Amino acid sequence: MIKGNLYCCLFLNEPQLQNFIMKELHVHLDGAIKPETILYFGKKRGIQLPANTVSGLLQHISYNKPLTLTQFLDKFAHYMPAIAGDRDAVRRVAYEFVGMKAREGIIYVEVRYSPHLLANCKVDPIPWGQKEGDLTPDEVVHLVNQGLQDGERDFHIKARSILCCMRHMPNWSSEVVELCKKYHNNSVVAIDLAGDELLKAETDQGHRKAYEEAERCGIHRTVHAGEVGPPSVIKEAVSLLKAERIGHGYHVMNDPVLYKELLDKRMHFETCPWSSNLTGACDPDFKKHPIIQFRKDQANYSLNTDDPLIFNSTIDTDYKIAKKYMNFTEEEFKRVNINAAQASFLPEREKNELLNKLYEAYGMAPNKS
Ligand SMILES: O=c1[nH]cnc2c1ncn2[C@H]1C[C@H](O)[C@@H](CO)O1
Repeated sequence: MIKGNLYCCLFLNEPQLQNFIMKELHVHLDGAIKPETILYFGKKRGIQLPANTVSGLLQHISYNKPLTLTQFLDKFAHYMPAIAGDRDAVRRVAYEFVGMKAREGIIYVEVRYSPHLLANCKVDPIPWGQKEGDLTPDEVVHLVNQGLQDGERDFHIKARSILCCMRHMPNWSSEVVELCKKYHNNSVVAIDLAGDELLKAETDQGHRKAYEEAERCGIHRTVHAGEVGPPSVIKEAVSLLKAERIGHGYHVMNDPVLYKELLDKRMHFETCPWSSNLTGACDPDFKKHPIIQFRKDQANYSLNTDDPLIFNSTIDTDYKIAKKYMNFTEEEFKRVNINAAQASFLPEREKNELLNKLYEAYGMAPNKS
C-alpha cells in the first residue's frame, strides 16, 4: 500500500495524493460525517433536517468565510439529532470515517468525539433535544470501536480514538475518564477537552479531577487550548491538566516566554490551518499564520483537518494552504508527519512500526527527522 516515492504528486488530484502517506491527530468524528449518511438516518428515523439533498444540507452546515468559534460550534445542532441515539448510525459513521481517511492517504488517524453527545440515555442533560432512549455513552464507545475496527480491517489503515470532555459539561468528565480506562488500547488512546474555551476563566474542577485520574492511570492527554483563548489557557492545560499535546495552540505566540518553554519541552501542537481561518482563531491572512513561526522554529506540530464536514475540506485542503501561503517544502511535509507519528498516543512498539513505515516511504534513514 505504501508507495516508494510519494511526494511529487501531493498537490495534484486526490487519487495521486494517496501516494504521500500522512498521519492525522486532530479530527472530530462528529465533524467528519458524510452528508449522505446524515440524510439517510434523518429520513429513516423521521428526524427533520434543514434540507433533504446533499447540497441543501451543506448550505446549512458548511461554510467558507470566518465565523466565531461559538457560531461554528452551533453548526453541530443542525445535523447531530439525525445521528445521536442510533446504534447503526454511530457505528456506520465510525466505519465510513476510516474509509474517508484511507482515501485521503492517511495511514494513521486519531479521531476524537464526545460519547455523551452521541448518547440518549444516562446522560444529563440529554443532548440535541432527543427523547430519552437506551443508548448510553459506554455503548457509544463500544459501537465506535466496532466501526473503527471494521474500517481498519477493510481499508487497511490504523485508526484510534480520543474521548472528549466538553468545556461546558464538567459533570460528564469523570465518566469520560472511566471510559478511557475501560477501553484503554481497545481503540481508545487518550482523553481530550473540547468545546468553547472562552466559557470560563478557569478550567472547572470536574475536568481537573478527570485529568488527574487520567495521568494517574497512564491515559494520554491532549487539550484544546489557545485556539481562540489566551496563552493562560495553554499554561493551565500544561501545568494543571498535564497535557502532552495541545489542540491548536496558536495563541501561544502572544506569550513569548511560554512559547520558548514549550519549544524547549518539544510540546506537540495539533494545528488545523483551514479550521483556524473559519473559526476566527487566526488572522485570515495565512501569510501571518502562527504555523509559519512554528515552521521557522522547527517546532513540534502536525497538520490536521479538525471538522472536514463543516469546513467542506479534506487533508489536501490544509496541505495546499501550507504550500501556497506558508511556503512548505517537501522536507517540511515529511517532518510534520514524522512529528505526528512521534507524538501519536500509540504504545511504543506500534509507534515505532509506523515511524519505520514513514521513513521507508519517505526514503529516509530511521531516526532522521
Ligand atoms: O475546533 C474546535 N474547537 C473546540 N471544540 C471543537 C472544535 N471542533 C469540534 N469541537 C467540539 C464539537 C464537537 O461536538 C466536540 C466533540 O467532537 O468537539
